[in-house]
Amino acid sequence: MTPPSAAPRPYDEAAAQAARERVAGLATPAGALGRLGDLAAWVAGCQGCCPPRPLDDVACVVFAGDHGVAAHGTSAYPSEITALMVATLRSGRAGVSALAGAHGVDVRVEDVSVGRPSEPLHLTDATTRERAGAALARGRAVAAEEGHRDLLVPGEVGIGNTTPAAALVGALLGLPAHEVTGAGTGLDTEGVVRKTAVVQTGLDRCREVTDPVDLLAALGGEDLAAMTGFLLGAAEVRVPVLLDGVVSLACALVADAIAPGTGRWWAAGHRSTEPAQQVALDELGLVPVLDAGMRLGEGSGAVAAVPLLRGAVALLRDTATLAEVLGGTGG
Ligand SMILES: Cc1cc2ncn([C@H]3O[C@H](COP(=O)(O)O)[C@@H](O)[C@H]3O)c2cc1C
Ligand SMILES: O=C(O)c1cccnc1
Repeated sequence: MTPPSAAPRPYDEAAAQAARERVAGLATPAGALGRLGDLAAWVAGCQGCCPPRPLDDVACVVFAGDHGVAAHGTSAYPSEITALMVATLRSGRAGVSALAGAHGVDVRVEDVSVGRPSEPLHLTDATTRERAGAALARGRAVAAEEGHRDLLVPGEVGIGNTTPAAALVGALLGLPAHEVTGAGTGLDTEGVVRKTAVVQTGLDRCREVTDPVDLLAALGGEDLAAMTGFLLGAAEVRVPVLLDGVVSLACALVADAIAPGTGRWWAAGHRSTEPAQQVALDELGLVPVLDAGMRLGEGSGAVAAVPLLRGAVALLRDTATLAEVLGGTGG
């Protein structure tokens, strides 16, 4: 297994540059493709070829786990929902299943810690460093198994999981709880105050913790560690990743702290309503494809953005160049 400090395999800047030049030469006004041109160039850089291959084989891997903080008033829903949503995902009836079915995306569910909740992160470490390390390795192994894909999406279910996500973002960026804590599944004002206090207590408890794997153990939990390993592993097998909501952005920050530069392999599928997701996007310099006000999780925002990414690749592959049009060979 690759050690946690391994550098990601190289992103091909020359292929990305060739793609940008190709975009500039298409039979479209300069800049007219907007961010779709940037996205196509990113795919070219990840694949190491211009024009990039179509993104035919796409999978969303949903990491599932329970969180002890949910019993402390940090979610609008009870932990029992997690196992029910895992069953719903497996029967293909979750929100992300519907989007994935519409867009030809496969969904895989990884039950990491459902029914085996993390410890409440404001009181004690969410899990041990040993368990966090094992979960990281499991996520990496999942990415290796999915290494034949053209694109991967990290999804999650787990009632309470926006609390560890906010805490990790706060810890890694040195931000206070009130700047990273959101309503999650729909807490009222009083609930957000309670959740913010939990996050701040966790941040205070872990002020001295700087190692990213220790942070995953202290504030994250096994499911978030597995997703982090998945993001690292996807870069190692050179598969680009479309990030989703707050949990995936928190794990992305951790992954980039473990292996700086891994962020080259990610684009942002959508902007969620969680403040921690937004500050993490800014930190990683990612501009989301969609901004649809979604706050479902499950990988749904990224899966909703897959058709746009496929369209970006099609534009680069199939649009005539201006030279062809001027030379009368534009079809
Ligand atoms: C029915 C239902 C389906 C979901 N699918 C995703 N989530 C999302 O909400 C949860 C995180 O929000 P919080 O931290 O506020 O609990 C996670 O399960 C996440 O995947 C759901 C939540 C519910 C209730
Ligand atoms: O940002 C998200 O992905 C999110 C927000 C609320 C609940 N679940 C997920």
